[in-house]
Amino acid sequence: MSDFLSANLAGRVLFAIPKKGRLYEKCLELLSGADVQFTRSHRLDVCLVRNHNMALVFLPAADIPRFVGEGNVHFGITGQDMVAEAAMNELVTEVIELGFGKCKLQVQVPVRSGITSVDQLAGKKVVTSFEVLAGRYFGELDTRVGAKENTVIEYVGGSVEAACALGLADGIVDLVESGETMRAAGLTPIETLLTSQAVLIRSNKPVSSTENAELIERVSSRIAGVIAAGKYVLCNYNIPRKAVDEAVKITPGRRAPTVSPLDDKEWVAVSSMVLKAEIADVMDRLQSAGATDILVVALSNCRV
Ligand SMILES: Nc1ncnc2c1ncn2[C@@H]1O[C@H](COP(=O)(O)OP(=O)(O)OP(=O)(O)O)[C@@H](O)[C@H]1O
Ligand SMILES: O=P(O)(O)OC[C@H]1O[C@H](OP(=O)(O)OP(=O)(O)O)[C@H](O)[C@@H]1O
Ligand SMILES: [Mg+2]
Repeated sequence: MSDFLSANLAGRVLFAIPKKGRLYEKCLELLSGADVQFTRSHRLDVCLVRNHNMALVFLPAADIPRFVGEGNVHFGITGQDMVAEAAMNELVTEVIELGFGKCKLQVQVPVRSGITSVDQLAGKKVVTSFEVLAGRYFGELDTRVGAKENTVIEYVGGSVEAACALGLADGIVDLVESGETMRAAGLTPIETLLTSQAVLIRSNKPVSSTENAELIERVSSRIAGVIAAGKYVLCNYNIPRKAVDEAVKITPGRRAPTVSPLDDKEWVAVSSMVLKAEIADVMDRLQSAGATDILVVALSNCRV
């Protein structure tokens, strides 16, 4: 690290971001939505934030839970799977589920192996990048089925799905999202160890100054706002006053909908936040209830 950087890091809040891979682009979007301004110099994994007393530390997603848990950085973004694999659940607090990087950690076997239950893998060989979680899972399984020999867990850093085809393993434990990689390798899932998504985590170690604790809070709540803005839309409509009670049940909002009078005494205008995933159904129901001029507005940011 340059002398300039190390001299300027002192006293700053440190925020860990995955340096590449699946979560990277989404993290940059979040930082931009939270107005965390920085310029990442080529190949440099630490950079100062221009508009806050903060620095970003770009790290492998797998290392972030330990850095946060041990208090080397104050907070960070990584996968729930990484927190569990690093056995850091007790040392970090999950602040926000971020809704991306969704996947499952599954035990997979070759379709042609005829294996249908994990019990059949006891005493055999399993290849994975999740040696802690897989080790714990198969350790318990070996005990439960009284396996003569322990299941062998072997670590590989990536391309785990190739292991069975190469004759290196009887089964694997790896992440599945669309299932495309698994199917292409002729594998099928027989058990799910956990489901995961990206999360904002913070260290359970105390923060040295009130200013820094406040900054962590502020940036976290900005990120929560960006995430909420992606989940919700604003739904505005007009409805006859006599039907407003029914309409309000359809769009209860987060706290309560805003109901405003219109020039026409028989009618009111309603404005309410609605989950994006439910908006089509909500619009159908509002229309049946007599609502007109139903407008749905995307949110670019919000604070909830
Ligand atoms: N296919 C996927 N779909 C959704 N989320 C995923 C997927 N693969 C991984 N993730 C999530 O992203 C996190 C980081 O995985 P990623 O693959 O980006 O890291 P990596 O394997 O260290 O990097 P790379 O694959 O570039 O070598 C995982 O811990 C998991 O939470
Ligand atoms: O179900 P899918 O949508 O196919 O995604 C699953 C794949 O994604 C991840 O691999 P990645 O691309 O990160 O490569 P890696 O194995 O080198 O980490 C994961 O390890 C699986 O291989
Ligand atoms: Mg990967």
